[in-house]
Amino acid sequence: MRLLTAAEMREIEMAAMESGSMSGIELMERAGAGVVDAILEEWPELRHGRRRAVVLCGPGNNGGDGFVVARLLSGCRWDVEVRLLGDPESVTGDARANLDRWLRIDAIQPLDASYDGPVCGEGAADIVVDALFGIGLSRPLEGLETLAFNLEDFVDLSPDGLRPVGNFKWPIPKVVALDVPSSLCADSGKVFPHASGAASRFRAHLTVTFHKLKRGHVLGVGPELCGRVRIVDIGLADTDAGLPTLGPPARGAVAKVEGHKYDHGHAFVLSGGVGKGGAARMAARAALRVGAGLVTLGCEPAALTENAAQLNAIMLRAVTDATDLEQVLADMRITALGLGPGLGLTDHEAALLRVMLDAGRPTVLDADALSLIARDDDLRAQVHKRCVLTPHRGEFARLFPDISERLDAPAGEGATYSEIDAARDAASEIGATVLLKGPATVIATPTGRVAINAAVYGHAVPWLATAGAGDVLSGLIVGLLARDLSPFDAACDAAWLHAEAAHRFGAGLIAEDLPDLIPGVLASLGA
Ligand SMILES: NC(=O)C1=CN([C@@H]2O[C@H](COP(=O)(O)OP(=O)(O)OC[C@H]3O[C@@H](n4cnc5c(N)ncnc54)[C@H](O)[C@@H]3O)[C@@H](O)[C@H]2O)[C@@H](O)CC1
Ligand SMILES: Nc1ncnc2c1ncn2[C@@H]1O[C@H](COP(=O)(O)OP(=O)(O)O)[C@@H](O)[C@H]1O
Ligand SMILES: [K+]
Repeated sequence: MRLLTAAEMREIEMAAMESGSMSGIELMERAGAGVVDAILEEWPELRHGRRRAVVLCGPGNNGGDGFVVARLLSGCRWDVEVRLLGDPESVTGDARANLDRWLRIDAIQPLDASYDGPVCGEGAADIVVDALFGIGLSRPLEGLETLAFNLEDFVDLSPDGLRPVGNFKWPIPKVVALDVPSSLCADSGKVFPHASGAASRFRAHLTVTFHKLKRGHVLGVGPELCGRVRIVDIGLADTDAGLPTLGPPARGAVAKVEGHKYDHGHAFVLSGGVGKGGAARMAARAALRVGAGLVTLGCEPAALTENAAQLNAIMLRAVTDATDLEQVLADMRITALGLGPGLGLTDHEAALLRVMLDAGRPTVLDADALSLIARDDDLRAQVHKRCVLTPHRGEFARLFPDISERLDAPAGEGATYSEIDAARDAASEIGATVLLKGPATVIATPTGRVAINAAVYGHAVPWLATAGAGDVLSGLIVGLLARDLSPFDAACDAAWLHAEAAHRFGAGLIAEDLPDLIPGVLASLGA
Protein backbone atom coordinates (compact mmCIF):
# COMPACT_ATOMS: atom_id res chain seq x y z
CA MET A 1 0.00 0.00 0.00
CA ARG A 2 1.40 3.41 -0.96
CA LEU A 3 0.41 6.72 0.59
CA LEU A 4 0.31 9.73 -1.71
CA THR A 5 0.58 13.41 -0.95
CA ALA A 6 -1.90 15.73 -2.66
CA ALA A 7 0.93 16.95 -4.91
CA GLU A 8 1.82 13.39 -5.94
CA MET A 9 -1.84 12.67 -6.73
CA ARG A 10 -2.04 15.79 -8.88
CA GLU A 11 1.16 14.82 -10.70
CA ILE A 12 -0.24 11.38 -11.51
CA GLU A 13 -3.48 12.93 -12.78
CA MET A 14 -1.59 15.49 -14.84
CA ALA A 15 0.65 12.83 -16.36
CA ALA A 16 -2.42 10.81 -17.40
CA MET A 17 -4.12 13.83 -18.90
CA GLU A 18 -1.00 15.09 -20.70
CA SER A 19 -0.28 11.66 -22.16
CA GLY A 20 -3.78 11.70 -23.61
CA SER A 21 -4.59 8.38 -21.93
CA MET A 22 -7.34 9.98 -19.87
CA SER A 23 -9.15 13.31 -19.83
CA GLY A 24 -10.08 15.16 -16.64
CA ILE A 25 -13.75 14.68 -17.40
CA GLU A 26 -13.26 10.91 -17.78
CA LEU A 27 -11.42 10.77 -14.46
CA MET A 28 -14.24 12.66 -12.79
CA GLU A 29 -16.86 10.37 -14.31
CA ARG A 30 -14.99 7.28 -13.12
CA ALA A 31 -14.58 8.81 -9.68
CA GLY A 32 -18.31 9.54 -9.37
CA ALA A 33 -19.30 6.11 -10.71
CA GLY A 34 -16.89 4.46 -8.27
CA VAL A 35 -18.48 6.35 -5.40
CA VAL A 36 -21.98 5.16 -6.34
CA ASP A 37 -20.74 1.55 -6.59
CA ALA A 38 -18.98 1.90 -3.24
CA ILE A 39 -22.14 3.23 -1.56
CA LEU A 40 -24.24 0.36 -2.88
CA GLU A 41 -21.61 -2.21 -1.91
CA GLU A 42 -21.32 -0.75 1.57
CA TRP A 43 -25.11 -0.62 2.12
CA PRO A 44 -26.72 -3.14 -0.28
CA GLU A 45 -30.16 -2.38 1.17
CA LEU A 46 -30.00 0.98 -0.61
CA ARG A 47 -30.36 -0.82 -3.95
CA HIS A 48 -34.06 -1.19 -3.21
CA GLY A 49 -36.89 1.28 -2.75
CA ARG A 50 -37.05 4.98 -3.43
CA ARG A 51 -33.99 6.51 -1.78
CA ARG A 52 -32.98 10.04 -1.09
CA ALA A 53 -29.58 11.76 -1.14
CA VAL A 54 -28.36 15.24 -0.30
CA VAL A 55 -25.14 16.06 -2.15
CA LEU A 56 -23.09 18.93 -0.71
CA CYS A 57 -20.79 20.30 -3.41
CA GLY A 58 -17.82 22.64 -3.08
CA PRO A 59 -16.38 25.04 -5.65
CA GLY A 60 -13.63 22.78 -7.05
CA ASN A 61 -13.26 19.31 -8.56
CA ASN A 62 -14.35 17.61 -5.35
CA GLY A 63 -17.67 19.34 -5.96
CA GLY A 64 -17.38 18.17 -9.58
CA ASP A 65 -17.28 14.57 -8.37
CA GLY A 66 -20.36 15.41 -6.30
CA PHE A 67 -22.33 16.55 -9.39
CA VAL A 68 -21.47 13.23 -11.09
CA VAL A 69 -22.64 11.27 -8.04
CA ALA A 70 -25.87 13.30 -7.96
CA ARG A 71 -26.55 12.59 -11.65
CA LEU A 72 -25.80 8.88 -11.36
CA LEU A 73 -27.94 8.43 -8.23
CA SER A 74 -30.73 10.32 -9.92
CA GLY A 75 -30.36 7.88 -12.83
CA CYS A 76 -30.97 5.09 -10.28
CA ARG A 77 -34.31 6.81 -9.51
CA TRP A 78 -33.07 8.36 -6.29
CA ASP A 79 -34.53 11.63 -5.12
CA VAL A 80 -31.44 13.90 -5.08
CA GLU A 81 -30.95 17.38 -3.67
CA VAL A 82 -27.77 19.24 -4.64
CA ARG A 83 -26.44 22.07 -2.48
CA LEU A 84 -23.60 24.23 -3.79
CA LEU A 85 -21.19 26.21 -1.63
CA GLY A 86 -20.49 29.59 -3.21
CA ASP A 87 -21.38 31.22 -6.49
CA PRO A 88 -22.34 28.79 -9.31
CA GLU A 89 -20.66 31.19 -11.78
CA SER A 90 -17.30 30.56 -10.13
CA VAL A 91 -17.39 26.82 -10.89
CA THR A 92 -15.06 26.13 -13.83
CA GLY A 93 -13.54 23.36 -15.94
CA ASP A 94 -14.65 19.75 -15.58
CA ALA A 95 -16.68 20.60 -12.50
CA ARG A 96 -18.54 23.25 -14.53
CA ALA A 97 -19.32 20.71 -17.24
CA ASN A 98 -20.79 18.36 -14.64
CA LEU A 99 -22.69 21.16 -12.92
CA ASP A 100 -24.26 22.02 -16.29
CA ARG A 101 -25.21 18.38 -16.83
CA TRP A 102 -26.85 18.34 -13.41
CA LEU A 103 -28.73 21.57 -14.13
CA ARG A 104 -30.35 19.83 -17.10
CA ILE A 105 -31.78 17.33 -14.58
CA ASP A 106 -32.68 19.59 -11.68
CA ALA A 107 -31.89 22.88 -9.98
CA ILE A 108 -29.34 23.42 -7.23
CA GLN A 109 -29.89 24.92 -3.81
CA PRO A 110 -27.45 27.29 -2.13
CA LEU A 111 -25.30 26.10 0.74
CA ASP A 112 -24.56 29.12 2.89
CA ALA A 113 -23.93 29.75 6.55
CA SER A 114 -27.69 29.56 7.25
CA TYR A 115 -27.86 25.94 6.01
CA ASP A 116 -27.68 23.56 8.96
CA GLY A 117 -27.62 20.40 6.93
CA PRO A 118 -30.07 17.62 6.25
CA VAL A 119 -32.42 16.65 9.04
CA CYS A 120 -33.05 13.28 10.58
CA GLY A 121 -36.73 12.28 10.63
CA GLU A 122 -39.57 12.01 8.16
CA GLY A 123 -38.35 12.46 4.58
CA ALA A 124 -34.72 12.46 5.68
CA ALA A 125 -31.94 11.54 3.32
CA ASP A 126 -30.51 8.02 3.30
CA ILE A 127 -27.14 9.39 2.26
CA VAL A 128 -25.42 12.74 2.68
CA VAL A 129 -22.51 13.19 0.30
CA ASP A 130 -19.69 15.47 1.49
CA ALA A 131 -18.18 16.73 -1.77
CA LEU A 132 -17.16 20.11 -0.39
CA PHE A 133 -13.37 19.87 -0.37
CA GLY A 134 -10.90 17.17 -1.30
CA ILE A 135 -7.16 17.43 -1.70
CA GLY A 136 -7.53 21.12 -2.57
CA LEU A 137 -8.57 22.28 0.91
CA SER A 138 -6.01 24.91 1.77
CA ARG A 139 -7.31 27.31 4.40
CA PRO A 140 -9.66 27.51 7.40
CA LEU A 141 -13.35 26.84 6.78
CA GLU A 142 -15.81 29.69 6.89
CA GLY A 143 -19.51 29.53 7.67
CA LEU A 144 -19.65 25.73 7.84
CA GLU A 145 -19.45 25.11 11.56
CA THR A 146 -23.13 24.24 12.15
CA LEU A 147 -23.28 21.99 9.10
CA ALA A 148 -20.12 20.17 10.24
CA PHE A 149 -21.50 19.90 13.77
CA ASN A 150 -24.76 18.36 12.57
CA LEU A 151 -23.07 15.87 10.24
CA GLU A 152 -20.55 14.92 12.94
CA ASP A 153 -23.51 14.26 15.16
CA PHE A 154 -24.87 11.75 12.62
CA VAL A 155 -21.57 9.89 12.67
CA ASP A 156 -20.90 10.18 16.38
CA LEU A 157 -24.20 9.39 18.02
CA SER A 158 -25.51 6.49 16.06
CA PRO A 159 -24.58 3.21 17.71
CA ASP A 160 -27.77 1.56 16.42
CA GLY A 161 -28.10 3.78 13.34
CA LEU A 162 -31.40 5.16 14.67
CA ARG A 163 -32.43 8.38 16.35
CA PRO A 164 -35.61 9.10 18.28
CA VAL A 165 -37.54 11.98 16.69
CA GLY A 166 -41.03 12.53 18.15
CA ASN A 167 -42.56 9.12 18.80
CA PHE A 168 -40.45 7.27 16.27
CA LYS A 169 -36.88 6.16 15.82
CA TRP A 170 -35.60 7.23 12.41
CA PRO A 171 -32.61 5.93 10.48
CA ILE A 172 -29.72 8.34 10.69
CA PRO A 173 -28.44 9.50 7.28
CA LYS A 174 -25.12 7.92 6.33
CA VAL A 175 -22.38 10.41 5.61
CA VAL A 176 -20.14 9.61 2.65
CA ALA A 177 -17.06 11.76 2.10
CA LEU A 178 -15.52 12.03 -1.35
CA ASP A 179 -11.74 11.68 -1.26
CA VAL A 180 -11.47 13.06 2.29
CA PRO A 181 -13.93 14.41 4.86
CA SER A 182 -13.89 18.14 4.19
CA SER A 183 -12.03 19.11 7.39
CA LEU A 184 -9.11 16.81 6.75
CA CYS A 185 -5.74 17.83 5.40
CA ALA A 186 -4.87 15.10 2.88
CA ASP A 187 -1.15 15.46 3.57
CA SER A 188 -1.02 15.47 7.36
CA GLY A 189 -4.19 13.94 8.77
CA LYS A 190 -4.70 17.17 10.68
CA VAL A 191 -7.89 19.16 10.85
CA PHE A 192 -8.39 22.48 9.11
CA PRO A 193 -10.02 24.65 11.77
CA HIS A 194 -13.03 26.90 11.33
CA ALA A 195 -12.14 30.58 11.03
CA SER A 196 -14.59 31.15 13.92
CA GLY A 197 -12.62 28.80 16.18
CA ALA A 198 -15.58 26.37 16.45
CA ALA A 199 -14.54 22.80 17.17
CA SER A 200 -16.86 20.88 14.83
CA ARG A 201 -15.28 18.70 12.14
CA PHE A 202 -16.51 17.00 9.02
CA ARG A 203 -16.55 13.27 9.62
CA ALA A 204 -17.93 10.37 7.63
CA HIS A 205 -19.23 6.86 8.02
CA LEU A 206 -17.53 6.03 4.73
CA THR A 207 -14.80 7.81 2.78
CA VAL A 208 -14.35 6.93 -0.86
CA THR A 209 -10.99 7.93 -2.25
CA PHE A 210 -9.47 7.63 -5.70
CA HIS A 211 -6.50 5.67 -7.04
CA LYS A 212 -4.49 5.39 -3.79
CA LEU A 213 -4.78 6.33 -0.13
CA LYS A 214 -3.46 9.76 0.76
CA ARG A 215 -1.20 10.27 3.78
CA GLY A 216 -3.99 12.05 5.63
CA HIS A 217 -6.15 8.92 5.56
CA VAL A 218 -3.75 7.13 7.93
CA LEU A 219 -1.99 9.91 9.84
CA GLY A 220 -3.26 12.06 12.71
CA VAL A 221 -7.01 11.99 13.12
CA GLY A 222 -7.52 10.74 9.55
CA PRO A 223 -8.83 7.30 10.53
CA GLU A 224 -11.18 8.83 13.09
CA LEU A 225 -12.67 11.29 10.60
CA CYS A 226 -12.81 8.94 7.59
CA GLY A 227 -14.75 6.08 9.21
CA ARG A 228 -14.31 3.22 6.78
CA VAL A 229 -12.33 3.81 3.59
CA ARG A 230 -12.80 2.41 0.10
CA ILE A 231 -10.37 3.05 -2.73
CA VAL A 232 -11.76 3.41 -6.24
CA ASP A 233 -9.65 2.55 -9.27
CA ILE A 234 -10.15 5.40 -11.75
CA GLY A 235 -7.83 3.94 -14.39
CA LEU A 236 -4.65 5.81 -13.47
CA ALA A 237 -1.38 3.97 -14.03
CA ASP A 238 0.27 2.31 -11.05
CA THR A 239 3.52 4.16 -10.32
CA ASP A 240 6.05 3.92 -7.53
CA ALA A 241 5.09 7.39 -6.29
CA GLY A 242 4.27 7.74 -2.61
CA LEU A 243 5.45 6.32 0.65
CA PRO A 244 4.96 2.56 0.97
CA THR A 245 3.49 1.31 4.22
CA LEU A 246 5.40 -1.49 5.88
CA GLY A 247 4.60 -5.05 5.01
CA PRO A 248 5.88 -8.28 6.54
CA PRO A 249 9.65 -8.59 6.99
CA ALA A 250 11.42 -10.70 4.39
CA ARG A 251 11.89 -14.27 5.54
CA GLY A 252 15.65 -13.80 5.21
CA ALA A 253 15.58 -11.00 7.76
CA VAL A 254 13.94 -13.02 10.52
CA ALA A 255 14.52 -16.71 9.73
CA LYS A 256 16.99 -18.71 11.82
CA VAL A 257 18.60 -21.07 9.38
CA GLU A 258 21.79 -22.23 11.03
CA GLY A 259 24.47 -21.28 13.52
CA HIS A 260 25.28 -21.24 17.20
CA LYS A 261 23.31 -19.19 19.74
CA TYR A 262 26.05 -16.56 19.69
CA ASP A 263 25.60 -16.25 15.94
CA HIS A 264 22.17 -14.80 16.70
CA GLY A 265 23.44 -12.24 19.13
CA HIS A 266 23.23 -11.53 22.84
CA ALA A 267 20.80 -8.86 24.01
CA PHE A 268 21.24 -7.12 27.35
CA VAL A 269 18.19 -5.43 28.87
CA LEU A 270 18.58 -3.26 31.95
CA SER A 271 15.74 -3.51 34.45
CA GLY A 272 14.34 -1.19 37.09
CA GLY A 273 14.71 -1.87 40.81
CA VAL A 274 12.76 -3.94 43.32
CA GLY A 275 9.13 -4.34 42.27
CA LYS A 276 9.79 -2.50 38.99
CA GLY A 277 11.03 -5.34 36.81
CA GLY A 278 7.90 -6.37 34.93
CA ALA A 279 8.37 -4.00 32.01
CA ALA A 280 11.98 -5.04 31.39
CA ARG A 281 11.08 -8.71 31.78
CA MET A 282 8.47 -8.37 29.04
CA ALA A 283 10.99 -6.58 26.83
CA ALA A 284 13.57 -9.29 27.47
CA ARG A 285 11.07 -12.04 26.67
CA ALA A 286 10.18 -10.28 23.40
CA ALA A 287 13.88 -10.05 22.51
CA LEU A 288 14.27 -13.79 23.06
CA ARG A 289 11.07 -14.68 21.19
CA VAL A 290 12.14 -12.68 18.16
CA GLY A 291 15.24 -14.78 17.94
CA ALA A 292 18.15 -13.24 19.86
CA GLY A 293 20.45 -16.16 20.71
CA LEU A 294 20.79 -15.09 24.35
CA VAL A 295 19.13 -12.48 26.48
CA THR A 296 20.40 -11.23 29.83
CA LEU A 297 18.44 -9.05 32.20
CA GLY A 298 20.52 -6.75 34.38
CA CYS A 299 19.07 -5.64 37.71
CA GLU A 300 20.17 -4.34 41.08
CA PRO A 301 21.20 -7.11 43.49
CA ALA A 302 18.13 -6.64 45.68
CA ALA A 303 15.87 -7.43 42.70
CA LEU A 304 17.61 -10.68 41.75
CA THR A 305 15.29 -12.94 43.73
CA GLU A 306 12.06 -11.61 42.30
CA ASN A 307 13.45 -11.69 38.76
CA ALA A 308 14.82 -15.20 39.24
CA ALA A 309 11.37 -16.32 40.32
CA GLN A 310 9.95 -15.17 36.99
CA LEU A 311 12.67 -16.02 34.47
CA ASN A 312 14.12 -19.21 33.12
CA ALA A 313 15.56 -18.94 29.61
CA ILE A 314 16.51 -15.34 30.24
CA MET A 315 19.76 -15.00 32.17
CA LEU A 316 20.17 -12.68 35.13
CA ARG A 317 23.08 -10.46 36.06
CA ALA A 318 23.30 -8.25 39.13
CA VAL A 319 24.41 -4.71 38.31
CA THR A 320 25.49 -2.76 41.37
CA ASP A 321 26.63 0.49 39.84
CA ALA A 322 28.09 2.16 36.76
CA THR A 323 31.52 0.55 37.21
CA ASP A 324 29.96 -2.87 37.48
CA LEU A 325 27.91 -2.20 34.34
CA GLU A 326 31.09 -1.25 32.48
CA GLN A 327 32.46 -4.68 33.34
CA VAL A 328 29.31 -6.39 32.06
CA LEU A 329 29.53 -4.53 28.78
CA ALA A 330 33.21 -5.35 28.38
CA ASP A 331 31.87 -8.66 27.02
CA MET A 332 31.83 -7.86 23.33
CA ARG A 333 29.55 -10.81 22.65
CA ILE A 334 26.73 -8.58 23.93
CA THR A 335 25.50 -7.22 20.62
CA ALA A 336 22.55 -5.02 21.56
CA LEU A 337 21.28 -3.09 24.56
CA GLY A 338 17.88 -1.96 25.72
CA LEU A 339 16.79 0.21 28.59
CA GLY A 340 14.01 2.46 29.74
CA PRO A 341 10.94 0.36 30.61
CA GLY A 342 10.45 0.59 34.38
CA LEU A 343 14.03 1.87 34.73
CA GLY A 344 13.65 4.81 37.13
CA LEU A 345 14.68 8.43 36.91
CA THR A 346 17.27 8.99 39.63
CA ASP A 347 20.95 9.91 39.26
CA HIS A 348 21.77 6.21 39.66
CA GLU A 349 19.83 5.33 36.48
CA ALA A 350 21.30 8.37 34.68
CA ALA A 351 24.79 7.03 35.44
CA LEU A 352 23.85 3.59 34.13
CA LEU A 353 22.39 5.14 30.97
CA ARG A 354 25.66 7.02 30.44
CA VAL A 355 27.58 3.74 30.52
CA MET A 356 25.12 2.06 28.14
CA LEU A 357 25.50 4.94 25.66
CA ASP A 358 29.30 4.95 26.07
CA ALA A 359 29.38 1.33 24.96
CA GLY A 360 28.47 2.51 21.44
CA ARG A 361 26.49 -0.68 20.84
CA PRO A 362 23.11 -0.79 19.01
CA THR A 363 20.79 0.44 21.76
CA VAL A 364 17.05 0.91 22.20
CA LEU A 365 16.13 3.90 24.35
CA ASP A 366 12.56 3.80 25.60
CA ALA A 367 10.37 5.16 28.40
CA ASP A 368 12.46 6.43 31.37
CA ALA A 369 15.65 6.44 29.29
CA LEU A 370 13.96 8.97 27.02
CA SER A 371 12.89 11.10 29.97
CA LEU A 372 16.45 11.06 31.35
CA ILE A 373 17.82 12.18 28.00
CA ALA A 374 15.18 14.89 27.67
CA ARG A 375 16.34 16.58 30.86
CA ASP A 376 20.11 16.12 30.60
CA ASP A 377 21.95 17.73 27.68
CA ASP A 378 25.12 15.71 28.32
CA LEU A 379 23.24 12.44 28.06
CA ARG A 380 21.46 13.70 24.98
CA ALA A 381 24.80 14.53 23.37
CA GLN A 382 25.87 10.90 23.90
CA VAL A 383 23.02 9.49 21.80
CA HIS A 384 24.67 7.95 18.74
CA LYS A 385 23.63 6.68 15.34
CA ARG A 386 23.28 3.06 16.45
CA CYS A 387 20.50 4.07 18.87
CA VAL A 388 16.77 3.65 18.28
CA LEU A 389 14.53 5.99 20.29
CA THR A 390 10.95 4.82 20.70
CA PRO A 391 8.89 7.73 22.07
CA HIS A 392 5.13 7.94 22.32
CA ARG A 393 3.72 11.41 21.73
CA GLY A 394 4.22 12.52 25.36
CA GLU A 395 7.86 11.43 25.41
CA PHE A 396 8.33 12.94 21.97
CA ALA A 397 7.07 16.31 23.25
CA ARG A 398 9.58 16.20 26.11
CA LEU A 399 12.47 15.30 23.81
CA PHE A 400 11.63 17.55 20.89
CA PRO A 401 9.43 20.39 22.18
CA ASP A 402 9.78 22.61 19.11
CA ILE A 403 9.06 19.83 16.64
CA SER A 404 6.17 18.67 18.79
CA GLU A 405 4.67 22.16 18.81
CA ARG A 406 4.70 22.23 15.01
CA LEU A 407 3.13 18.79 14.97
CA ASP A 408 0.35 19.83 17.33
CA ALA A 409 -0.52 23.01 15.41
CA PRO A 410 -3.71 22.74 13.35
CA ALA A 411 -3.54 22.46 9.58
CA GLY A 412 -2.98 25.88 8.11
CA GLU A 413 -2.07 27.70 4.98
CA GLY A 414 0.88 26.42 3.01
CA ALA A 415 2.75 23.26 3.90
CA THR A 416 1.34 21.11 6.64
CA TYR A 417 3.44 19.18 9.08
CA SER A 418 2.77 15.55 9.91
CA GLU A 419 4.20 12.74 12.03
CA ILE A 420 6.32 11.85 9.01
CA ASP A 421 7.96 15.28 8.97
CA ALA A 422 8.24 15.29 12.76
CA ALA A 423 9.94 11.88 12.99
CA ARG A 424 12.31 12.81 10.17
CA ASP A 425 13.26 16.14 11.78
CA ALA A 426 13.66 14.51 15.19
CA ALA A 427 15.96 11.80 13.81
CA SER A 428 18.06 14.42 12.09
CA GLU A 429 18.22 16.58 15.22
CA ILE A 430 19.27 13.80 17.58
CA GLY A 431 21.37 11.81 15.10
CA ALA A 432 19.67 8.46 15.71
CA THR A 433 16.75 6.40 14.43
CA VAL A 434 13.43 7.59 15.85
CA LEU A 435 10.30 5.46 16.02
CA LEU A 436 7.31 7.66 16.80
CA LYS A 437 4.57 5.42 18.21
CA GLY A 438 0.88 5.53 17.40
CA PRO A 439 -1.71 3.70 15.31
CA ALA A 440 0.43 4.93 12.43
CA THR A 441 3.96 4.38 13.67
CA VAL A 442 6.64 6.34 11.81
CA ILE A 443 10.28 5.30 11.69
CA ALA A 444 12.93 7.75 10.48
CA THR A 445 16.72 7.85 10.29
CA PRO A 446 19.09 10.82 10.50
CA THR A 447 19.75 10.44 6.77
CA GLY A 448 16.07 11.03 5.97
CA ARG A 449 14.91 7.45 5.38
CA VAL A 450 11.36 7.07 6.55
CA ALA A 451 8.81 4.26 6.83
CA ILE A 452 5.34 3.95 8.24
CA ASN A 453 3.49 1.04 9.80
CA ALA A 454 -0.19 1.80 9.36
CA ALA A 455 -2.21 -0.18 11.92
CA VAL A 456 -5.47 1.41 10.82
CA TYR A 457 -8.79 0.40 9.17
CA GLY A 458 -8.66 -3.36 8.48
CA HIS A 459 -5.35 -3.54 10.38
CA ALA A 460 -6.48 -1.47 13.35
CA VAL A 461 -5.25 -2.82 16.68
CA PRO A 462 -6.92 -0.69 19.36
CA TRP A 463 -6.19 -3.43 21.90
CA LEU A 464 -2.53 -2.40 21.70
CA ALA A 465 -3.48 0.60 23.81
CA THR A 466 -2.64 -1.40 26.93
CA ALA A 467 0.02 -0.90 29.59
CA GLY A 468 3.33 -2.42 28.60
CA ALA A 469 2.69 -2.81 24.86
CA GLY A 470 5.47 -0.33 24.18
CA ASP A 471 7.87 -2.24 26.44
CA VAL A 472 7.36 -5.31 24.29
CA LEU A 473 8.00 -3.29 21.14
CA SER A 474 11.30 -2.06 22.54
CA GLY A 475 12.25 -5.67 23.33
CA LEU A 476 11.46 -6.79 19.81
CA ILE A 477 13.75 -4.08 18.46
CA VAL A 478 16.55 -5.05 20.88
CA GLY A 479 16.22 -8.67 19.80
CA LEU A 480 16.45 -7.81 16.11
CA LEU A 481 19.37 -5.44 16.73
CA ALA A 482 21.13 -8.27 18.58
CA ARG A 483 20.60 -10.34 15.44
CA ASP A 484 22.50 -7.68 13.51
CA LEU A 485 19.68 -5.93 11.72
CA SER A 486 20.31 -2.22 11.13
CA PRO A 487 18.54 0.19 13.50
CA PHE A 488 16.10 1.14 10.72
CA ASP A 489 15.33 -2.44 9.68
CA ALA A 490 15.03 -3.63 13.29
CA ALA A 491 12.60 -0.81 14.10
CA CYS A 492 10.53 -1.39 10.95
CA ASP A 493 10.31 -5.16 11.31
CA ALA A 494 9.56 -4.94 15.02
CA ALA A 495 6.77 -2.40 14.45
CA TRP A 496 5.15 -4.69 11.89
CA LEU A 497 5.54 -7.87 13.99
CA HIS A 498 4.16 -6.08 17.07
CA ALA A 499 1.00 -4.84 15.34
CA GLU A 500 0.51 -8.14 13.49
CA ALA A 501 0.74 -10.12 16.74
CA ALA A 502 -1.84 -7.83 18.33
CA HIS A 503 -4.09 -8.11 15.27
CA ARG A 504 -4.06 -11.88 15.46
CA PHE A 505 -4.97 -11.93 19.14
CA GLY A 506 -7.63 -9.21 18.99
CA ALA A 507 -9.87 -8.32 21.90
CA GLY A 508 -8.63 -8.88 25.42
CA LEU A 509 -4.96 -8.55 24.51
CA ILE A 510 -2.58 -7.62 27.33
CA ALA A 511 1.09 -6.84 26.89
CA GLU A 512 2.19 -10.15 28.42
CA ASP A 513 0.46 -11.99 25.56
CA LEU A 514 2.51 -10.24 22.91
CA PRO A 515 5.92 -11.97 23.13
CA ASP A 516 4.28 -15.39 23.00
CA LEU A 517 2.34 -14.45 19.85
CA ILE A 518 5.56 -13.78 17.95
CA PRO A 519 6.31 -17.45 17.11
CA GLY A 520 2.98 -17.76 15.28
CA VAL A 521 3.67 -14.62 13.29
CA LEU A 522 7.21 -15.77 12.46
CA ALA A 523 5.91 -19.18 11.40
CA SER A 524 3.50 -17.56 8.97
CA LEU A 525 6.48 -15.77 7.42
CA GLY A 526 8.20 -19.11 6.95
CA ALA A 527 10.90 -18.09 9.41
N1 LIG B 1 -8.20 16.53 -11.18
C1 LIG B 1 -8.82 15.42 -11.53
O1 LIG B 1 -8.81 15.04 -12.65
C2 LIG B 1 -9.53 14.63 -10.53
C3 LIG B 1 -9.91 15.21 -9.34
N2 LIG B 1 -10.67 14.56 -8.49
C4 LIG B 1 -11.33 15.28 -7.40
O2 LIG B 1 -10.87 16.61 -7.35
C5 LIG B 1 -10.46 16.94 -6.05
C6 LIG B 1 -9.43 18.00 -6.09
O3 LIG B 1 -10.02 19.09 -6.74
P1 LIG B 1 -9.50 20.56 -6.59
O4 LIG B 1 -8.05 20.60 -6.84
O5 LIG B 1 -10.36 21.40 -7.43
O6 LIG B 1 -9.68 20.88 -5.07
P2 LIG B 1 -10.98 20.83 -4.13
O7 LIG B 1 -12.21 20.64 -4.89
O8 LIG B 1 -10.66 19.90 -3.05
O9 LIG B 1 -10.97 22.28 -3.48
C7 LIG B 1 -10.45 23.37 -4.18
C8 LIG B 1 -11.41 24.50 -4.21
O10 LIG B 1 -11.81 24.87 -2.92
C9 LIG B 1 -11.37 26.20 -2.63
N3 LIG B 1 -11.02 26.20 -1.22
C10 LIG B 1 -9.97 25.58 -0.62
N4 LIG B 1 -10.03 25.74 0.70
C11 LIG B 1 -11.18 26.46 0.95
C12 LIG B 1 -11.80 26.94 2.11
N5 LIG B 1 -11.30 26.69 3.31
N6 LIG B 1 -12.93 27.61 2.00
C13 LIG B 1 -13.47 27.87 0.81
N7 LIG B 1 -12.93 27.45 -0.34
C14 LIG B 1 -11.79 26.75 -0.27
C15 LIG B 1 -10.27 26.48 -3.58
O11 LIG B 1 -10.13 27.86 -3.80
C16 LIG B 1 -10.76 25.72 -4.81
O12 LIG B 1 -11.77 26.44 -5.47
C17 LIG B 1 -10.02 15.64 -5.46
O13 LIG B 1 -10.03 15.66 -4.06
C18 LIG B 1 -11.02 14.69 -6.06
O14 LIG B 1 -12.21 14.69 -5.30
C19 LIG B 1 -11.28 13.30 -8.88
O15 LIG B 1 -12.38 13.62 -9.69
C20 LIG B 1 -10.32 12.47 -9.67
C21 LIG B 1 -9.87 13.23 -10.85
N1 LIG C 1 -4.91 2.50 19.15
C1 LIG C 1 -3.73 1.96 18.82
N2 LIG C 1 -3.58 1.40 17.60
C2 LIG C 1 -2.40 0.84 17.26
N3 LIG C 1 -1.32 0.81 18.06
C3 LIG C 1 -1.43 1.35 19.25
C4 LIG C 1 -2.62 1.96 19.70
N4 LIG C 1 -2.41 2.42 20.94
C5 LIG C 1 -1.14 2.10 21.27
N5 LIG C 1 -0.56 1.44 20.25
C6 LIG C 1 0.82 0.92 20.23
O1 LIG C 1 1.06 0.31 21.50
C7 LIG C 1 2.32 0.70 22.00
C8 LIG C 1 2.11 1.50 23.28
O2 LIG C 1 3.34 1.97 23.74
P1 LIG C 1 3.46 2.98 24.96
O3 LIG C 1 2.56 4.14 24.75
O4 LIG C 1 4.91 3.23 25.14
O5 LIG C 1 2.87 2.17 26.17
P2 LIG C 1 3.59 1.53 27.44
O6 LIG C 1 4.53 2.56 27.97
O7 LIG C 1 2.48 1.22 28.40
O8 LIG C 1 4.29 0.30 26.99
C9 LIG C 1 2.99 1.46 20.87
O9 LIG C 1 3.73 0.58 20.07
C10 LIG C 1 1.84 2.03 20.07
O10 LIG C 1 2.17 2.23 18.72
K1 LIG D 1 -14.90 15.84 0.68
